[in-house]
Amino acid sequence: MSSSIASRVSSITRMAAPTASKAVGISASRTFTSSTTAQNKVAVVGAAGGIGQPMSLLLKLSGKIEHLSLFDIVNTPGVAADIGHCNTHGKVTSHTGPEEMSTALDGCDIVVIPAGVPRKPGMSRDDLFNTNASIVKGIAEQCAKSCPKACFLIISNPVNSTVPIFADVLKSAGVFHPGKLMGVTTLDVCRAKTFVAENQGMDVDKVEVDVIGGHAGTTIMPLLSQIPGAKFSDEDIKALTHRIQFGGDEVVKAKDGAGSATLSMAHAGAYFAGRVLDGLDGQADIKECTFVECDITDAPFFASPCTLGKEGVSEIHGFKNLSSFEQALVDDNVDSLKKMAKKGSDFVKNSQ
Ligand SMILES: NC(=O)C1=CN([C@@H]2O[C@H](COP(=O)(O)OP(=O)(O)OC[C@H]3O[C@@H](n4cnc5c(N)ncnc54)[C@H](O)[C@@H]3O)[C@@H](O)[C@H]2O)C=CC1
Ligand SMILES: O=C([O-])CC(=O)C(=O)O
Repeated sequence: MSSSIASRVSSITRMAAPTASKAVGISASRTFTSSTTAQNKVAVVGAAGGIGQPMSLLLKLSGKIEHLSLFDIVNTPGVAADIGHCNTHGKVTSHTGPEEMSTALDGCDIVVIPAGVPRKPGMSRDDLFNTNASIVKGIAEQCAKSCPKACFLIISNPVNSTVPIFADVLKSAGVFHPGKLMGVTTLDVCRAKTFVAENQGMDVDKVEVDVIGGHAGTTIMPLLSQIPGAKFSDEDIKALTHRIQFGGDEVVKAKDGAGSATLSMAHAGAYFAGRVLDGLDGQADIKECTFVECDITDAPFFASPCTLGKEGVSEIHGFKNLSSFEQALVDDNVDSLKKMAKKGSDFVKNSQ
């Protein structure tokens, strides 16, 4: 199955190169490394958190970002001052609290969002809905005003519901671009590559695994049958699939009340943002799995390999040639994905 959304996004013109940052000299916001003209601007919303801090560091170290704009409701100045001392390309600005949010977001090409509470042992990602739904809705409302043409990369859980929330807020504001809203499922791919490489004795740098579906429990569906050069027993397929699906729980349990995955997520988020940036910059053949609005199943949002281009997602590749094990997973999980998306949409509807 394949679905091109190029036509749907073709009318969206990517913003002209943003102008030089206005943050210098603004007393409410602070700039920590001065630079010349900004060519791109990336914001991290939730920058002072467990994911936000190391992810912002990795983004700064990438050297790909001219203006890294760090926003949180608390503690942003310290994080930005600290990261801003790294001698890599690009400037870092700090923005704290609702009154500084529009400056943080203004003119962004990409907004990466790890804002919200993490799980504790015994909780599901859906148990975070009551707190994180309103956080994500508020952020989406501000993004719709300040940077409607940006790509939005949603990390906050439950992704299967927070992405639909974000979409509905952008739709209400008339600024939704389907190719520019992506749920970040990269950590599932990172885990799949790591566990498969261990199991098969392969070089982890060379393993490619597509993970489709969503980002919660059994909605995470790794396509192990399609890995070039890999051979698994039926038991291995079941055990590996389960470990990839519940990798988040493994970390939550090991952290024993101190939160969920932060460091591996920082790596996954910075990597994915870098790939989106490469696509925006016009590099060819950038393909990553991500959770987007699409019609490849009955669920309104579904993760699958996507080509990233100058307008965000330019092609959704979907899936084909599934093993019977994988097809059964898809058949069993589309309903849950529909329900979780509806829960997000209902939340937006009922809070208007
Ligand atoms: N998509 C994925 O694969 C993964 C998602 N997550 C999710 O990411 C989220 C963040 O996790 P952690 O960083 O560990 O949590 P954390 O509690 O350490 O950090 C969250 C940060 O968000 C900030 N925040 C809260 N409300 C905000 C708002 N309205 N605007 C801006 N910032 C706000 C907090 O001040 C805090 O600094 C959680 O929902 C977690 O479940 C975590 C791991 C993987
Ligand atoms: O498990 C969690 O709550 C955090 C998460 O999404 C992950 O690690 O995949």
